[in-house]
Amino acid sequence: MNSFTIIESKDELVTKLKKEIEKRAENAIQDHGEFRVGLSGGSLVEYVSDVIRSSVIGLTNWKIFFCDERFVEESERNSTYGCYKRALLDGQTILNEEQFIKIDTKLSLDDCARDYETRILRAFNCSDGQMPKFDLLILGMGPDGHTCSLFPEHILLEERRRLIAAIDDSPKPPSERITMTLPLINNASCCLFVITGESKAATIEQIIPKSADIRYPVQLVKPVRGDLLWILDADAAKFLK
Ligand SMILES: O=C1O[C@H](COP(=O)(O)O)[C@@H](O)[C@H](O)[C@H]1O
Repeated sequence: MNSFTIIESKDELVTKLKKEIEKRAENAIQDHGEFRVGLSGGSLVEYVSDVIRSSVIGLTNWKIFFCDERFVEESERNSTYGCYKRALLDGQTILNEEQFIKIDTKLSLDDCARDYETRILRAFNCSDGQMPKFDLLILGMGPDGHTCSLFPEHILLEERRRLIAAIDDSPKPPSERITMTLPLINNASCCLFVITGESKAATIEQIIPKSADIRYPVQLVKPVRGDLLWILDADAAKFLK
């Protein structure tokens, strides 16, 4: 299923996002006992945190991963885990730290990527060669069309073997990051883009409706056996007819 929604206000966005997350969480918990969700950073942290704080379904059965992460200490402003931690842990919700599968920044960048891949495989109880299938990946997009830490014209867009990779030349600071790669992303049951703000409007105009011309990493997100959903706010959608 592919779907596309334009919303008018932040409240409407949080309501729509909550509905979608709860539907996926309920189905996943019924099917395999837990909800495995990948979160992105940047502007999404606020919306996703609002949803989680609003007594969302089945929270004790969630396992939370990161679609990408900045290679910085969690106390730093730029750390995606750090942002969610400050918004959701320490008694603010019933979530606990063990539910987050996060990177280890004490390792070198490359070891950290390998270690994160191993942590994910372990969390999914994957046997040799088995690919984890996320119930939901919540993805953002930068004005340059990047998603996760997959940037335009970057060699990582061609990665076919690794599920998680390190990047040390991110054009958007910080330069060192860890990211899911396209094979892992496209194996998810659902990829949900949440895109807000005027700075994204020109890129959105070029990719929706579906364009044959592939210029942006977001266009390479095509779940093989899963759904692709888009939630845009009116600013991001302002050039769409
Ligand atoms: O650097 C990143 O950017 C993208 C987009 O962020 P936004 O603030 O423009 O919404 C984000 O999805 C990604 O997780 C993050 O690391």
